[in-house]
Amino acid sequence: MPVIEVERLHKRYGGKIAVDDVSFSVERGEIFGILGPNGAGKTTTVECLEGLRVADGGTLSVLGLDPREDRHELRQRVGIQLQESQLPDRLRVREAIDLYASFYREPADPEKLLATLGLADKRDTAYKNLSGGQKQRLSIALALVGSPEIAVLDELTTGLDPQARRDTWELIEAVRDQGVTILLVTHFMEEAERLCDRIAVIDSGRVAAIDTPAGLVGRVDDEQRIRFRPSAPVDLARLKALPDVLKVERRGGQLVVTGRGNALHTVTSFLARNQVIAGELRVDQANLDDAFVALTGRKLD
Ligand SMILES: Nc1ncnc2c1ncn2[C@@H]1O[C@H](COP(=O)(O)OP(=O)(O)OP(=O)(O)O)[C@@H](O)[C@H]1O
Repeated sequence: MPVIEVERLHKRYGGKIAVDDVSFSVERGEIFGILGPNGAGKTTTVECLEGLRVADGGTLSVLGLDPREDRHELRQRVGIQLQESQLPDRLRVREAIDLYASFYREPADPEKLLATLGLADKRDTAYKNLSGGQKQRLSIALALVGSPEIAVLDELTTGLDPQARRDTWELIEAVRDQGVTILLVTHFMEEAERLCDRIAVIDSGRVAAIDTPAGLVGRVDDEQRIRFRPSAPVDLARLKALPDVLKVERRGGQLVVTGRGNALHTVTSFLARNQVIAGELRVDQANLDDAFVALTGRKLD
């Protein structure tokens, strides 16, 4: 049974339609991504789910409850990541954890949480003296301190350097492995592709597609380009005649084979049979970026 169900959500601010028509459902234990450009309606959607905004149309259910009617109960069971800098500068890490833990019926063990988030040696550090990555980890810790069944993370790694971003991704996977369902709002393609089990691509207040990252990529043309420098002459006509090969071009000393399906396997096996080594082998394939452009007609960023 889904833990989150959104059906035909509609939300306006005055005359401005922020969310036109959005439906999706999230299964327990999933990392579900909401991916879309700035202004697509992502934050409005999750704020309606959190009971912070009232929808103008559609139905919402979180853990079988109504986000508006059962806000207090849901607050105990859904963790929400704070946007940055919403804590007092002088508050120490452990104090922040203890303060937030006091809001919940079943708080997590603070020391265990600090250890999981790699903040154990920062427990006495004031908020203002934390690095960007540490602040981010603290905001995730605060989203998890109530032992939630669902964690809503909005712009998880915005402003982090690549290493801190990768560390955060590993952390989120570990949290999911403990059984927490994660709703992740992002406009980073790489983040969505790496972390999410399924993604709803939202554009102009509507769902353009919902699928696994691989499923989204599979919707665009599955053509691949295989480039290599052959160590010996190759019979281009025979190469061209292989199954799944569409085109063969010579570019200087390189060959470029365009194919689909199992073309890579077919071409490399052919070369091996003919004792040809494929030097500088490179394969270009469609990725989530291409899928996004195909679905929405524009690039993200
Ligand atoms: N309080 C508000 N009053 C009026 N318009 C708003 C308000 N909040 C959001 N909007 C508008 O609604 C649309 C959707 O905004 P929303 O913040 O949900 O999008 P988003 O996808 O989360 O974008 P971002 O990534 O920039 O946060 C935008 O055009 C935004 O300008």
